[in-house]
Amino acid sequence: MAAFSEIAPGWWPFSAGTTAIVIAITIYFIAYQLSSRKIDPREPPVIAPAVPLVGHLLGMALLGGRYIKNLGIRNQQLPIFTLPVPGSRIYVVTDPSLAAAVQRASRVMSFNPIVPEVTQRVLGLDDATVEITRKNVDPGPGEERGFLPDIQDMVSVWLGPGDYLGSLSLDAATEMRNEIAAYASSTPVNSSPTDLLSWVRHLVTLSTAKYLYGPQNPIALDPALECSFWDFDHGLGSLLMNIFPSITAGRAYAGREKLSAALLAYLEAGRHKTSGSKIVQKRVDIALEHGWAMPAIAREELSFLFAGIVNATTSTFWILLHLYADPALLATVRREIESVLSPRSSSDNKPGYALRITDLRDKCPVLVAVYRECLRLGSDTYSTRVVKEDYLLANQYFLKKNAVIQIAGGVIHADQRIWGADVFDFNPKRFLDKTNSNSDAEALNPDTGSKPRPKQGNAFHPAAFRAFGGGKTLCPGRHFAMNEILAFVALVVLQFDMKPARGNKIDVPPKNDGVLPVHILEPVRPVEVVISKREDGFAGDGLDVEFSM
Ligand code: HEM
Repeated sequence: MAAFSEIAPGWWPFSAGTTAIVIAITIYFIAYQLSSRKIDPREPPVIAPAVPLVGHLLGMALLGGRYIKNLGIRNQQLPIFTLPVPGSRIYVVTDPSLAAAVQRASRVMSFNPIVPEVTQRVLGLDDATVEITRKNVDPGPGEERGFLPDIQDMVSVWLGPGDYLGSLSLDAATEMRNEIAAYASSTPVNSSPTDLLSWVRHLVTLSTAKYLYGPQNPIALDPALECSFWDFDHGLGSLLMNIFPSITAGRAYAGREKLSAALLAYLEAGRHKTSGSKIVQKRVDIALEHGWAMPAIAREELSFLFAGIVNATTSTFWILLHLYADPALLATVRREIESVLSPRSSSDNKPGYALRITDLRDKCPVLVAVYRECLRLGSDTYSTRVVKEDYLLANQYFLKKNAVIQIAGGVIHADQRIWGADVFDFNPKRFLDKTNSNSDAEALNPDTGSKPRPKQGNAFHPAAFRAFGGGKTLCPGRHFAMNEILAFVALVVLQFDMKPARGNKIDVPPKNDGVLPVHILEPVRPVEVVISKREDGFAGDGLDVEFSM
């Protein structure tokens, strides 16, 4: 300041301190104006960051997915808005019709150009593999196809409706039945408090690893890898930042490296060929055809294991939690499931049952409504794409080449205009057709008055339910996920009771939306319950259910 006073001319009336403040305010004002400027008059309304230039990036780094979600909720009158970031823009879409328009324009807005960079950071892929991944990511008809479109198309077709979906769903349900039976036979009645999410995690992780990679999968051979897997999952955001990941994302990095090494040993021993699922075998073949080396394929398989486990785990957790927190709802869902369970004669005279997984989907409307409501409430997912050329979205909004566009699932799922005034409450009835019943209990009860029916037709805009993303990046595992999750929930609610570990009501905490929403969000605090075998009906050392489709 002294130096400034010396050079200040005699006519300047202000002190050095005042002058510095005036300069700072002027710079802030100019930077703020620059930040709020539109590149083109038709660009979506700009929301300037409170800290010019870098404010939005800081907000995202500090508040995770909650930052953009809160901006979207505060500005819900804007169907799309622009967040200026250094050197680029992020366009945020909060309206289902515009989301559908983005999804339709897949030629100009695509996720694939970002995939090589993202997977390199998250999976630790080497440069040579990333070069392969960059090739022909979005081929037009008749053009040469790269690794990404080949593997995406295969996974979509194989997990789409058809024989393979049926057989993989049966494998998954059978593995889940076996894992749950193993738990039931090892658990004393009135056992100690259990963290519900950890319990579901354990069962889903073991069974998914088995139905995808066979009995000799890495986690079955080394159970400590289960913990490595969840370390990897919980540090994904830090791995994505990629700032000295071995230090800043230490546990996730270590977990990833241990799992990749174990998957490499699995592949090199050829265990995928002898006992892995057909879809895993096909994935490995496609990667080999495109010139991938085995260590990179092992890392890529970690991403498939991840896709298979994480969303199924957290959504199953929320479904069980909401059911056990509401005894009347639980009773209704149990009745629905029991109505599609048929007795089966078994050779050893033990009572056995047959269960068609499709009956859970088609004949248990309240169970399905609970499933969908838990996905809506738990999912703040963003569908992200890069704008490949200057484009006028819906003939109205100018989007700049190389900008990023995100469909904000968390904002759309929190929109009262779509879901009603109780948008933040758990209300599965919103996924059921209105009945002529008077009370909530009646509306959800198949034994009273008119039966609950799944909502028909276009009750909500098709792009408003965002848990599985949409358009070209719509989750290819969605049919399979529904089959396995409903089967898992059916097995649990038929066999077990759950009581709160403390107090007399099971607590349903809010979701933790302060992280990068890469999957259905976890609760802000653990939920402890006491799990016991049901005293009526279906208890025993493992329910003997044979599944069919
Ligand atoms: C309730 C369970 C699930 C939910 C909520 C879910 C949700 C999602 C979402 C939001 C995406 C990204 C969509 C986008 O970017 O727009 C996705 C991608 C994906 N999901 Fe799922 N998923 C579930 C279960 C599964 C399962 C069980 C599998 C496989 C066994 C699976 C396989 C995949 C794959 C392979 C992708 C990447 C697709 C690509 O890159 O083209 N998902 N999922």
